[in-house]
Amino acid sequence: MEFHTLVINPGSTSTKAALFKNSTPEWEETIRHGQDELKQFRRLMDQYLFRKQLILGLLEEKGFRADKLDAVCGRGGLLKPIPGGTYEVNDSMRDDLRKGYNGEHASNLGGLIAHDIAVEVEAKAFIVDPVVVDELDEKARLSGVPELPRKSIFHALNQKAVARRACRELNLTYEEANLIVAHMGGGITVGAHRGGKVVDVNNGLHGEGPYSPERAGTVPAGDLVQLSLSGDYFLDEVMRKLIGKGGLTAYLGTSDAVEIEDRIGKGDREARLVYEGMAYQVAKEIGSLSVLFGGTIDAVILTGGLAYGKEFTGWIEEKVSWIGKVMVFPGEDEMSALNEGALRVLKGEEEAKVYS
Ligand SMILES: Nc1ncnc2c1ncn2[C@@H]1O[C@H](COP(=O)(O)OP(=O)(O)OP(=O)(O)O)[C@@H](O)[C@H]1O
Ligand SMILES: CCCC(=O)O
Repeated sequence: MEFHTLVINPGSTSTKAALFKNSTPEWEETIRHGQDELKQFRRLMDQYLFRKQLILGLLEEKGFRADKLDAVCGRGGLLKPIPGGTYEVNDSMRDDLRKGYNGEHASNLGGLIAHDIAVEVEAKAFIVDPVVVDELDEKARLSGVPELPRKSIFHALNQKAVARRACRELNLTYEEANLIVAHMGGGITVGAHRGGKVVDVNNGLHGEGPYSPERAGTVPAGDLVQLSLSGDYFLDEVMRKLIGKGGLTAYLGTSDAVEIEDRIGKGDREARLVYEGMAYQVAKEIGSLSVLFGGTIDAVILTGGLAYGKEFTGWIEEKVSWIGKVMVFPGEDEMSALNEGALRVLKGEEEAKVYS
């Protein structure tokens, strides 16, 4: 049986689309958006038609008739907290994506566009492992301030995809493996995967964990409160210090790790200190999660764009290799992870979950 799935992944600076026949990509395209191009839209939802037209344009350019699609699968957004898996897009999900239940994120557009393309050709519409996948252990939710519970917002799609890939190499099922996965991209999230669930992870979007190319991570809380109430900053300016203009960007003026490596190569000591500091924080996060497994860790996995940096992953490996086997999967494989999620349901291997 042949299944055609259109995969849609709207990101903050790009729109990615791919067409799969079963597990094989027929084509995959990334359309990059300059800052000025998206500036014309005041709110994220205002980009909806623009992004949908780009994807329909790609289908036309490739000469593929939409009525041959079996499914359209979008990257899901800031919904209510839900367990991992493949979800059929329904009305309740569309309402929450439209209003941004947990905030604005480009991936809120994924499920909406998937639904609208699918409905016209009577195909199925899905999302897979959105950033709000929440499988936290109850103890992991406690922050010390009852009004501020810890939240699970992380790179669930890529973390789970690389975890499954590592399990295939290790000859284990995902459900029986003990893994720590560090996704290191524009944001950094480090998750403890136990029994097929991510039982603890830093909230990568709202200021927790290691600093990253463009985010601050955990900062001294009291000092942050004082800075916020000093009267010197508006709320959105403080938020920008945490997300967008934090981390490498704040210290070195760029989020581009390749440029930073180049500066280090030319003897820039400050760049080295800050870049090594980021590796130190990732290693510390991995170390803190290692205690959850009582000494039986099958692998520590390093992934995301930063994992292309050999010296960077080397610094982390030096500090964590005593914990377990370190596996490095540079980049991310979100498009095929979305396709595989849809395919498992189309083939009847898994039932689609219902969002409510
Ligand atoms: N060859 C490379 N060597 C070192 N760093 C690299 C390399 N290629 C990309 N990077 C760095 O990886 C980071 C971006 O990673 P990635 O593309 O995974 O992020 P993103 O998709 O924009 O964000 P996120 O993964 O948080 O959703 C940037 O700092 C970039 O400079
Ligand atoms: C942490 C959630 C995914 C992202 O970084 O955008």
